[in-house]
Amino acid sequence: MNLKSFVRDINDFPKPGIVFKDITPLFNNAKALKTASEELVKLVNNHHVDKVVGMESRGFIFAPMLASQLNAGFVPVRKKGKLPYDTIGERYGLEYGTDELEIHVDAISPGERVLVHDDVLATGGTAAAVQKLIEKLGGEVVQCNFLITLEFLNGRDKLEGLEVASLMQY
Ligand SMILES: O=P(O)(O)OC[C@H]1O[C@H](OP(=O)(O)OP(=O)(O)O)[C@H](O)[C@@H]1O
Ligand SMILES: Nc1ncnc2[nH]cnc12
Repeated sequence: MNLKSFVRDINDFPKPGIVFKDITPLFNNAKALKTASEELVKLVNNHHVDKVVGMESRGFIFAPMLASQLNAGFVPVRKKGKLPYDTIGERYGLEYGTDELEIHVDAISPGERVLVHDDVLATGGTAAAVQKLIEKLGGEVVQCNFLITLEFLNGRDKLEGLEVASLMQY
């Protein structure tokens, strides 16, 4: 199945000059949704995973499914001010702005093996910030797992030494 046929380009969203990869057609199609879910699980290979971290908000769509399939827990990383318990935070820049992400202080225990999942790797700012949060809590990132990597934005350079896997590359 050609999953790329379910991704559409939206010009000048959310800001002029950005070509936004809209993945809602992939979610909308039952077969594409199932195929993408199965293929994302296969990408993880033989890694043992204790926790799957998903980033708000599009990372939340597949991360809990991955966690369930891998017999791991799910950890939400959210934008500043949204998590109710004690948090640590990290400011970061992304393709079209800056923001701050937070994680609960007790979400990951030292030594836990963590899979990071998000829909898109663009400049890598978001994923690098999440790596920092996980490592501050003593976790080890075993793979950064994406639906899409925008290779021309060189996001992999910000994730040096980490395994990066994706279903679709542009
Ligand atoms: O590699 P980067 O340049 O950091 O960009 C990638 C991030 O940008 C998007 O999130 P966004 O902050 O737009 O949030 P959303 O998921 O709530 O739309 C996307 O879902 C990734 O998290
Ligand atoms: N071009 C893009 N399309 C979709 N999500 C993104 N996140 C950052 N850049 C993006």
